[in-house]
Amino acid sequence: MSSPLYVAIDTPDLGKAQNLAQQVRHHVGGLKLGLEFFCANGHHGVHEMMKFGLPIFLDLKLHDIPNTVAKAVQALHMLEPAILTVHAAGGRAMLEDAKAAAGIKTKVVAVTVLTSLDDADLLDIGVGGKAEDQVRRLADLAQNAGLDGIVCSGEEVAMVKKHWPDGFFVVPGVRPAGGAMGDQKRAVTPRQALDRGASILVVGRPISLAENPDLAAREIEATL
Ligand SMILES: O=C(O)c1cc(=O)[nH]c(=O)n1[C@@H]1O[C@H](COP(=O)(O)O)[C@@H](O)[C@H]1O
Repeated sequence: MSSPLYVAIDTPDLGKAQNLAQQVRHHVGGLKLGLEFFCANGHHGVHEMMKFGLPIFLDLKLHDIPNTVAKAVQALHMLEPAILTVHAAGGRAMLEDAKAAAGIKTKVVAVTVLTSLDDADLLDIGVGGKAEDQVRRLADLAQNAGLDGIVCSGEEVAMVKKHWPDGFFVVPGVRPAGGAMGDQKRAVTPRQALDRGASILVVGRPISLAENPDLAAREIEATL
């Protein structure tokens, strides 16, 4: 079985991205490429990263009107990413159209509440109540829209999985015990995230900023 650990390759520099992937390729289950990478390197960069033979998670967090998102998803068809993100807050029609526009090889997952936000941040953007209530609401929306799964923190994944047993759950904001939180606010350890029902874990800086990224990935893998 392939590792549930996906490494977030957050850099605009293709050479650095290739170097990181080369170091960790035997200890991760996939490569997550995000906005930083895609804005700088586009389709060409993704094709280069596909050469490592690992599944590609294209994390573009699309969020616009349904027509625009559907056309953007269509424009990504040739890349056939294993996983693609959209924002659940785009609403039901946007989610349905994104799913319909994706190729059958791509799991479309909806970002619920970013792991960098806590209850106070949600209040600032007009969402009262707790992060977990908002995650539950958006998870229901994504499920009803026919998506494959959601992105949420390890604090909510068990609760969501109870209502969506066959959902695909991406958990970022994962930190080894005692690791630096950075801008993450709702973080759990890799082991906790898996025990609570994560399908895959996304880990960036704890690996990419480590003196020895390969060792860092192996140490995380050993806890799983
Ligand atoms: O969709 C994501 O992957 C994502 C959603 C979320 O709520 N929080 C979150 O941190 N992420 C991504 O997960 C990665 C986390 O990176 P680190 O905090 O460095 O481990 C980054 O690439 C984020 O873009």
